Amino acid sequence: SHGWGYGANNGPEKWGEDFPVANGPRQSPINIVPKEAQYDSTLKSLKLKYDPSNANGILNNGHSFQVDYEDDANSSILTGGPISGTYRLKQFHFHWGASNDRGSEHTVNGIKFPCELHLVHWNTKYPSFGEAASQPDGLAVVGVFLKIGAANPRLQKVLDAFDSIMTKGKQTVFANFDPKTLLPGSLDFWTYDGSLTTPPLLESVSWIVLKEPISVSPVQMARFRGLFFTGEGEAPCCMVDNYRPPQPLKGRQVRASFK
Ligand SMILES: NS(=O)(=O)c1c(F)cccc1F
Ligand SMILES: [Zn+2]
Repeated sequence: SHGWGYGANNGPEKWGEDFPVANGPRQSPINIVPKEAQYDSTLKSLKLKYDPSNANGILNNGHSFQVDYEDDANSSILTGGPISGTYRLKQFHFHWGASNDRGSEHTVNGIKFPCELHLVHWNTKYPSFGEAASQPDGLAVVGVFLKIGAANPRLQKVLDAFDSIMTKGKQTVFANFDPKTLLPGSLDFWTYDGSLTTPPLLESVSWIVLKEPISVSPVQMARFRGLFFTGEGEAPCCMVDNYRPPQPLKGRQVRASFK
């Protein structure tokens, strides 16, 4: 049977057939309307403490590519912001478009960015990522928009690994990388209760979307689009447009950490 993906026959409009939560009350992503976000002075500042040596490998999983982190200790963690307790970094990955006019999952006033970075963390009150992913307060994902501009030197090491992970299932060592270097200068954020943006679409994510984007050049974006959804030896299908469009807000509140 064909698994989920981003094509006409297995894409976001079809996910509800296998994953009915796709039409649930707290689905992600959403369109963020800054003027409708409520400033919340009780939100703490985001605290991200990452140990570069926790970086393990980089993998093409057939939907995106992800950099996986060692998560058997509290050495790469997220605290503060809207969350209570300590959340461990599990992986980061990206979503992007076939052209620079689309690719992000969250949008701001209906504006799509060409790419969006997700740093996925799980609540250490649960024994594992898998356990946490099924809990309403199990995950916290930091989303960062990428906008077209000057080449971003911080992305270079990630881009340089692409030749080793061109097709689905390929992975390679990826050591000594601090994802903090991918963050913008300001940690101002919007936050709301949501879900995974890929199947199984579990409604377990506290979303923390940074207001300030980081830059990516057209040449760098073209390199993302050189990856393949498909495995070696299959008819090649470029890894592009691997984003879910915004979902209904269904009465949820979006809070802002800034005025
Ligand atoms: N896109 S997302 O950040 O919601 C996400 C996760 F959090 C976890 C696994 C896959 C995935 F895609
Ligand atoms: Zn994601």
